[in-house]
Amino acid sequence: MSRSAPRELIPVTLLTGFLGSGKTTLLNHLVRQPEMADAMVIINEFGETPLDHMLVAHSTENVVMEMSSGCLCCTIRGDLATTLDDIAWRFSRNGLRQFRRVIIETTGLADPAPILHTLMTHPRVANRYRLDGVVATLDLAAGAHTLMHHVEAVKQVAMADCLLLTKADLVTDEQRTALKQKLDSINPAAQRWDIHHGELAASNVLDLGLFSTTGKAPDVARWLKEEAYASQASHSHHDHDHDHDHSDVNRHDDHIRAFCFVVDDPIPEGVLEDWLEVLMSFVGSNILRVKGILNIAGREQPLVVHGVQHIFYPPVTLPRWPDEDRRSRLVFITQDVDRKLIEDTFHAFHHVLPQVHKLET
Ligand SMILES: Nc1nc2c(ncn2[C@@H]2O[C@H](COP(=O)(O)OP(=O)(O)OP(=O)(O)O)[C@@H](O)[C@H]2O)c(=O)[nH]1
Repeated sequence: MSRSAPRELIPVTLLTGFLGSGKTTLLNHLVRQPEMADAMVIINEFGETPLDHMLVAHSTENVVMEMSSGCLCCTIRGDLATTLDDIAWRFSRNGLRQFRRVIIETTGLADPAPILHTLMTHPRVANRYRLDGVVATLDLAAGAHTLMHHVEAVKQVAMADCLLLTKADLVTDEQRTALKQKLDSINPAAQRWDIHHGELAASNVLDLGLFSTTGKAPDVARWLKEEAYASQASHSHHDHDHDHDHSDVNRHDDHIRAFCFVVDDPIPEGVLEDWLEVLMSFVGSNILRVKGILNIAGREQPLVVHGVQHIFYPPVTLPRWPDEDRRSRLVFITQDVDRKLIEDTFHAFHHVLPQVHKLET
């Protein structure tokens, strides 16, 4: 069920964010920094004029670029796979690859999920690359309106490991606080940075995954950040019961739930597999992101899992538990799936399945 830690895979950062939210402005700053000297940047421009490409291309000499001519999230997933496959040998000298990480900038309207699926499942991609993190820009001034009217923007924010709140110079403290409260219910655990005109240290958006390029031990607490979901749970329920304007069907962000599901006792492996399989087959497309550390019955070491919608990375066995806490913890960000459904289906499997197995043997 598991494989060794994928340290040797090339880390990929997905830079997403709604139209005009500041992705290119940010990228122009990032590519000048030494941490990005060995990065390959893939820019996806949708339309005739590759403007973003020109902007970044004029700003630096140490970044190599590939252009794609369709929208990454729908028509050209195959092209992304081909590009990622090609660059590994096209940008090699004397058998040595000339880059050690990849940054993919999506179009403003991209749904990150299909792009992540390509990274996770395409045979020629998944065995060479791994997702390092999803970075999403959100315009502080226009963000509230964008989240209310564009489901793509909500998904970008919900799936992010790191949120960059741009155009901080254009908002009042009240506007900033209101948007941050909204983000608390959509994605409470993502790291957040306010940025002005794209200025940010590259180190803030690199090495966001569980496995770093520097060989450091996995920092599960930083990766999972379960406490952010715990404090959020009661808050979002309160919102749901009393504060929503139910007449406004365009409020996409109200459909997003973020919570942590905890199981005290070790989980039988069969229960876990069957539960996840059934859960994913019924509501997989509504599970935007799930990450977890699991205590599997009969195993000393913890298993970490990471999924986007119905697709999971192969689980990885960690050498040891990060601390004394041996409970299984799964954090979910879902769309129109509430915590109760997750809990009820788990408990149904947990109570029924062992008896079925007993009857079968
Ligand atoms: N005032 C202000 N303007 C900004 C800031 N960051 C970006 N902008 C401006 O916002 C506009 C859009 O920025 P881009 O970086 O092109 O945004 P983008 O996300 O790449 O846009 P698309 O490629 O169209 O999706 C540009 O005119 C930027 O100069 C900021 O912090 N403050």
